[in-house]
Amino acid sequence: MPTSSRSTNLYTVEQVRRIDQAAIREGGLPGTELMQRAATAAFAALRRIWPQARTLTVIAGSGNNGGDAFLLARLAREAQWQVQLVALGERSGGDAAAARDAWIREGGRITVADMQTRLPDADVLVDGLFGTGIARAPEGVAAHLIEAMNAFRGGRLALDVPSGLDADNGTAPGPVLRADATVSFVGWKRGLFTADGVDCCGQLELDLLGIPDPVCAGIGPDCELLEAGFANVLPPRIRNVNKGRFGHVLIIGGDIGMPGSVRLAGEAALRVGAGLVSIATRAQHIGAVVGDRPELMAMAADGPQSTEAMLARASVLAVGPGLGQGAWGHALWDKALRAGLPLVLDADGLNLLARQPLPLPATTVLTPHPGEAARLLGCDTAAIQADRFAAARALASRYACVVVLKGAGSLVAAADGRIALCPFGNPGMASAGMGDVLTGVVAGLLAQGLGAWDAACLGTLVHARAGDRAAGPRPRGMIASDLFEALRDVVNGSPS
Ligand SMILES: NC(=O)C1=CN([C@@H]2O[C@H](COP(=O)(O)OP(=O)(O)OC[C@H]3O[C@@H](n4cnc5c(N)ncnc54)[C@H](O)[C@@H]3O)[C@@H](O)[C@H]2O)[C@@H](O)CC1
Ligand SMILES: [K+]
Repeated sequence: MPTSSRSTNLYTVEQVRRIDQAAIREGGLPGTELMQRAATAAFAALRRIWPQARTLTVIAGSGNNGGDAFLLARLAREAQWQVQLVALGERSGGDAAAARDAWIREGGRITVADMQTRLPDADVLVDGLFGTGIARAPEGVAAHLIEAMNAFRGGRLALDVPSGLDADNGTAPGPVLRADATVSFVGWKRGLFTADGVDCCGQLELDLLGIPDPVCAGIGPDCELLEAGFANVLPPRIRNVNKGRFGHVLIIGGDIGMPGSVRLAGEAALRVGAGLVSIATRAQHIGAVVGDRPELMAMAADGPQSTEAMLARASVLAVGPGLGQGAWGHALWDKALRAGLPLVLDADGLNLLARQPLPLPATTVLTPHPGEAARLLGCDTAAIQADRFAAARALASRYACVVVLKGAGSLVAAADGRIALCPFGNPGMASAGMGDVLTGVVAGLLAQGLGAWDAACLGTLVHARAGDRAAGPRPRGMIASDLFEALRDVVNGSPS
């Protein structure tokens, strides 16, 4: 589903380094020229974002990220801005040394930071402490500087990467800058878009530094961004159709006390265009499921025969919402997995798979949150979050299916190593039933004929975009049902 372009490519830090080196070696662009371009791009972005600003506090580390900062400081001084520069350490290495020397040669002053350093007030602060070269959690003076930057009262612009963030995985093992804006260079680093990365970058801009596409050929990308435009990939409907054309989703779950989960998944499947949706649940839940949504069908899953009759009518299964892990849930789960129909597996459907790894149908999408992913991989949640990309790939490969690893910056991974990242969604979606809605959305798209990869990518995107629409500026207190109208808008490509 994603289409490759440099603005939607996500790279590992290693891949960006290889592009830098190729630009220097084959592209005829010396490192100093790249640094100058980075500083120029960042200063232009700064002026665009803070048009009234005239005073600057610049923080420079000892690597090339600091080099970018020294050159930006020069540009600002040349433009008659008042600039104060605070550096970590007495020296800079490589190309950054020349940038530091040029700053000093032209009369620029440097305050070398210590544990007592207080950052001078200014309209905007520029963070050039650490970029992609951060090697460990910041401690001592470096940690003190990051905390001081976070307490700074003006705007905060990060160069390339907010200092303290691991740009590969989006993790922050120590203090990390919370920027208002980040201008990234050469290519998007994948960690800016997932885990802690999504809270640290603020407004994101990318500058390719004029490195031509052929220089990047054959280097990555590692991953692709799902774009808003992908929401329009479902073909427009012809008029001469009937509901049978759009599939029959069977949602299986809703053990005692949990009728809401299947009700939510069922309506979500209808709202993205599934032709028919049935719910197999506990007999006592039927009234609750169809009570205010009579378009759903609901049947008691109370024995092997009734289950088989329901499976025979379905074209896609969604198994797991509220299923429980008791004998009732396990028997249904076992029958459903052996039916071989296109399948979405979520919640207790995943927990049962972790206990008993049955082979999965050829078209299967797993939708774990990090806790479920940890159970499926036999590790802990922290290990999943430490490298979400590796975890998503490992799951897709181990279970030979497509995986949606949920959480900020949801990832979609296929068994061949392909991976896509969804940059949409909001913290209002961290609430009960949102996962059930995603399950229903993906099942509803499978029912309309999309393959596992396309349904997982489009489903993740549509779910997140609907969440953003429904939340508007009020994410707190949003509930899963609030997404239904928005799902219908997004899946029809209605402008927001
Ligand atoms: N030619 C290039 O390679 C280009 C590099 N660019 C910039 O260069 C950056 C990468 O530069 P570098 O690889 O020099 O790395 P950084 O500048 O990100 O940081 C590396 C420096 O910080 C030190 N360091 C790492 N972790 C530390 C910690 N926890 N505590 C204290 N010190 C620590 C290292 O010893 C090294 O001196 C990019 O993010 C980008 O901003 C841009 O100028 C574009 C061109
Ligand atoms: K930085």
